[in-house]
Amino acid sequence: MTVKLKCLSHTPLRGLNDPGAAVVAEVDAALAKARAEVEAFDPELIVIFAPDHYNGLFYDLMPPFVIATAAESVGDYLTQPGPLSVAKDLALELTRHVLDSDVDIALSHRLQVDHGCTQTLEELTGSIDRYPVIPIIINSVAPPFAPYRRVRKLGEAVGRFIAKLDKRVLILGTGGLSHEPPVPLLADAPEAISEFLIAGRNPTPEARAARQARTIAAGKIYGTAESLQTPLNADWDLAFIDLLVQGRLDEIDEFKIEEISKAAGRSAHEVRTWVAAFAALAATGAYSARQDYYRAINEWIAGYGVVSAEQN
Ligand SMILES: O=C(O)CCC(=O)/C=C/C=C(\O)C(=O)O
Ligand SMILES: [Fe+2]
Repeated sequence: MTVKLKCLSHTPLRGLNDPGAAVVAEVDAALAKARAEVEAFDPELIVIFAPDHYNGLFYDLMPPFVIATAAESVGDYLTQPGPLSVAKDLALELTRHVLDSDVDIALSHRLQVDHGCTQTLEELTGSIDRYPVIPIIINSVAPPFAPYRRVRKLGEAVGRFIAKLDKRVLILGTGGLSHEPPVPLLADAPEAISEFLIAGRNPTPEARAARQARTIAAGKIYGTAESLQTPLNADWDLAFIDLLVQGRLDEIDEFKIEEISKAAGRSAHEVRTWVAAFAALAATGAYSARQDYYRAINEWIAGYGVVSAEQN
């Protein structure tokens, strides 16, 4: 087994509310480098930890963690629609392994995934179906959340499974860092919003366009006095990246959900995917990591980072 890791932010607003050309070029260069590294590694399997933003998972049955044996991209926010190349049998084997490791996880034989999963796949591999993949969705957007220590345990269980495979495996984490897009909350939601959050699967094109328009409008004022959303927090982001790079993963068990929401925004919990990814890598052996890129980008509502790691 050979394992490499990449964790990066995603943004619904790429191509819809871009920052200046210089920043876009800087991010494009960071992604091109990451993509070239993936191409050279030529993974035989990708394990991707990703969030969902009320496209595949709703409060009619909201699992903390899900492994998919089949997944279809909904194609939101300019991402590619259609099926992913899910490694079905391995995904099922992984599910058994995780359950046997005393971590409860849900299983889906037909999961819809959104830009939170597919944007990173496209950016790093050129498409959503280039390599065999196992999608693992970690609830990062729909409270209540499993504690961070539990996310680390999930990652460790997945890592022990990867360690037994005779394959080149790329572990991906996608989301974060600090940010707060206008994702509605169930608590105190008006009837129409709560109905959507509970059972809003397969929205009409008009409903999807309205969602996207709201996010674009939020991006236009994010980081200004006009915005009601928690702003980006570069200090928090860089401290979190340092913790991962320095291998201080045990400190994550003490992370407090409410404190993170206040300091870095409600969607900063997407870093749970990075936590699981690093815990998985660490379970395969000692690692070296580096920060490839970081910039707080208000137009994209994203503390935007790219981090790489590999076994020593
Ligand atoms: O219904 C919607 O589209 C709500 C907005 C939304 O899903 C935004 C997602 C934002 C991110 O993925 C992000 O900033 O990480
Ligand atoms: Fe997201």
